[in-house]
Amino acid sequence: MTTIRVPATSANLGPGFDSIGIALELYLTVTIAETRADWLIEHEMGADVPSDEHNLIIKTALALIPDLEPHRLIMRSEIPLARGLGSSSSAIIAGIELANQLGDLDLTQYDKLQIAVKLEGHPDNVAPAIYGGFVTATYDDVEADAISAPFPAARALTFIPDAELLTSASRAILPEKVSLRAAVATSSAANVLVAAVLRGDLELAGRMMERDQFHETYRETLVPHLEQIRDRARDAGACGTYLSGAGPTVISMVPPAEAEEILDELQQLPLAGHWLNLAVAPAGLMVEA
Ligand SMILES: Nc1ncnc2c1ncn2[C@@H]1O[C@H](COP(=O)(O)OP(=O)(O)O)[C@@H](O)[C@H]1O
Ligand SMILES: N[C@@H](CCOP(=O)(O)O)C(=O)O
Repeated sequence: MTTIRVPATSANLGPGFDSIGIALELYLTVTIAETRADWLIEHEMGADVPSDEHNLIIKTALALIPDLEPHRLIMRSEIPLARGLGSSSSAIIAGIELANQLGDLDLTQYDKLQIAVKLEGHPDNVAPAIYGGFVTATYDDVEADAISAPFPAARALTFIPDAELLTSASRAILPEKVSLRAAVATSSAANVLVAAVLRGDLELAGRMMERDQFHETYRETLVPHLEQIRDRARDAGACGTYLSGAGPTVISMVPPAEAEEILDELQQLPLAGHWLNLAVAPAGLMVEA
């Protein structure tokens, strides 16, 4: 049986709003079983996640090939829903790959990115889910381009709140316009962040992660724990702390040797949620026969 495996993602990394993201070592897997009369996707993600053709994975596949032959699918996911760790982008990428496998479409990574970005609207979570590692990407409503590179040795200390926050709700709070001053400050920080990552300079990249004025400023009211974690993480020796994707998850990037000590310190914060100590996933979408 063929299994499709897609990593979680963490988009934005502070100033890289809608253009920078990383893949993380938490996975969605979808195994393609036998054909049947109607679509069935078996999973343990609760009643809110459809088990028929209304499931996002199958809907995505059917958007590519409307008469795709129904199958039984088995889905397992370590990616929490609506937490800013790319659950919807992983489902979209899995759906595109499902159509690719069943329909013999022979899609390239570039083709998959073009389809995914049209469905998701921005490339910073779908691109790392396809390519893995650290990804910079751009989309002008016509074409998306993305480039992937290795991320410096680091651990992503990840706080996942108990409460969900839908990406649509977290985007609705953003303004139509930002000032030129804020745009220059933020885009220049994003440029330095990219250069620092390419040079393997986690300390500088981390400092740049805290220089966003495109989205975190406006989302603060939805995620009051961001500042709390950032302050404590800074004191404990983290390189940088940012809102993962549209939130509410918050990630502190730390040197591997200090990860356990910093995590112990962060876990003292009285917050409703749990912590994970994650690695950046060097590979994106994979298919195992
Ligand atoms: N594996 C999945 N199967 C079906 N639907 C999914 C899956 N993962 C995510 N979704 C859908 O995507 C929604 C979350 O998307 P979104 O608000 O963009 O949050 P996230 O930051 O997790 O991507 C879920 O409420 C669900 O409707
Ligand atoms: N740039 C987007 C990223 C959304 O990522 P998600 O993982 O939360 O879906 C945004 O900040 O809205």
